[in-house]
Amino acid sequence: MKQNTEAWRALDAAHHLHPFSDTKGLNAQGARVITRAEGIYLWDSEGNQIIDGMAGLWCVNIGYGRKDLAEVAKRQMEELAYYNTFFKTTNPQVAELSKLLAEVAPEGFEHVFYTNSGSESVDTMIRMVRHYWSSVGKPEKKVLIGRWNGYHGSTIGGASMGGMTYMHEQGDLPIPGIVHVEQPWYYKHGKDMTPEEFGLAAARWIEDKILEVGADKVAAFVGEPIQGAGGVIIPPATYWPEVERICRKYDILMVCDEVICGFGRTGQWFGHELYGVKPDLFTTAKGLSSGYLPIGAVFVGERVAQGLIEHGGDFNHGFTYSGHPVCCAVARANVTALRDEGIVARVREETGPYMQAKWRETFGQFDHVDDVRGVGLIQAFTLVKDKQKRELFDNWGTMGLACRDIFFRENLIMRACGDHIVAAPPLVISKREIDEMLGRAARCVEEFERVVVRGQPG
Ligand SMILES: Cc1ncc(COP(=O)(O)O)c(CNc2cccc(C(=O)O)c2)c1O
Repeated sequence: MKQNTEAWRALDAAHHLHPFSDTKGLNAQGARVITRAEGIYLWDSEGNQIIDGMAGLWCVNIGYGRKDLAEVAKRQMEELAYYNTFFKTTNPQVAELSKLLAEVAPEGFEHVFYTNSGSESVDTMIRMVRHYWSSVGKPEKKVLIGRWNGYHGSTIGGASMGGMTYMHEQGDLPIPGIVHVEQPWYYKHGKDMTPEEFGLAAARWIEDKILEVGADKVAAFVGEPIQGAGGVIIPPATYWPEVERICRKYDILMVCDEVICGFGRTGQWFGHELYGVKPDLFTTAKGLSSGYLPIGAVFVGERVAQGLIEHGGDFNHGFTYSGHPVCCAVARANVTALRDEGIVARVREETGPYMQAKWRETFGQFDHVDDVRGVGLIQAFTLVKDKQKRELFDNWGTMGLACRDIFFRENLIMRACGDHIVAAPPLVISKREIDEMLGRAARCVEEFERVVVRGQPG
């Protein structure tokens, strides 16, 4: 099926509605046709080699082109392409994957529930948490607390749990019983507090909300260890331990959404481990299979698992593909490789520290870049109007997109989340590739400042 760019673009424009896209605007310029990938690189239908600084959508942790994962999928598909896990059946792959996940999870997480995506993991968590409280005799504990600018997916539940107001406006969200508090964005809200003081203050916004709603009505607090799609908002070290203390004080379940932070992104297996806290449940997807096949999983801690097993009866929830044998086989091979090839350990001990040092050295030098930050292989900086005054640009997001478009033209993928510029490359990136990526990015930011900010000739 040899086609060319124009032919594919025409078919795409005629028949494909893209996610999170203004299809009319996209069709006017034409989509970029990505045809193959290897390691950290993509190639498009014009033969351009592209550095994928975003690992797809924060998900291709193992890197592209792993023939071993393709082989696992092929063999499993030939043996058992599908069977469900409803009605008293299981399959060897989902059983073996569940054991493996219990091994890589922190102590106390022996049970997982399978989904097809991060959004479905979040929806599953919402229903599971409410069913848990009902099962243990507290059905009135239904309200879930999230954060403004948190991202938890695009389903009705996930988009409601998230705090992206531009998503709430489409579909009359959030659904009842989901409320939000301000995010722990020190650069904007820290004022004259130290990071440590701000972390405590931001956690106490949750306590204020609990008291406003009534602790006897609150089921859980839900948050990403580090907010990803919100622009890599890294809370001060004091934030999560204080959140945990508050949740325990009022008997509120604490849920971490690890869809981005999970499976080695921060150098820990799971992002909450950075902060030394223990959630009651955590949601995952993305790095679970490195995006090779769609699969998500909710890790359920002892307290909720035992509550559901002992008192929950039938949990009337699940998906046709929950525990899909081919998706589970690939996830197993992926997680085994992340562990046995030492990929997570190398992020923690070698490439993560290297990236963080180079990232700060590269972007700290620019006049309109501030709050240069990151941990492991998730990092960001914020485009600012005036660094000294810590003043952001007007029309939040306009400068971010202008800068992102320069990266894209120069065959480098990095994300603009508002005026935050973020990167999350495959975890297999080498030090040489980090140098290549940051060298290209620095030239783009230099052009952004010269042409877009100062209006000098290109
Ligand atoms: C923390 C978190 N929770 C849930 C989801 C939803 O996962 P699914 O997409 O698999 O349903 C996500 C997804 N995060 C996500 C998805 C798509 C794009 C971007 C971006 O930053 O542009 C981020 C996420 O980051």
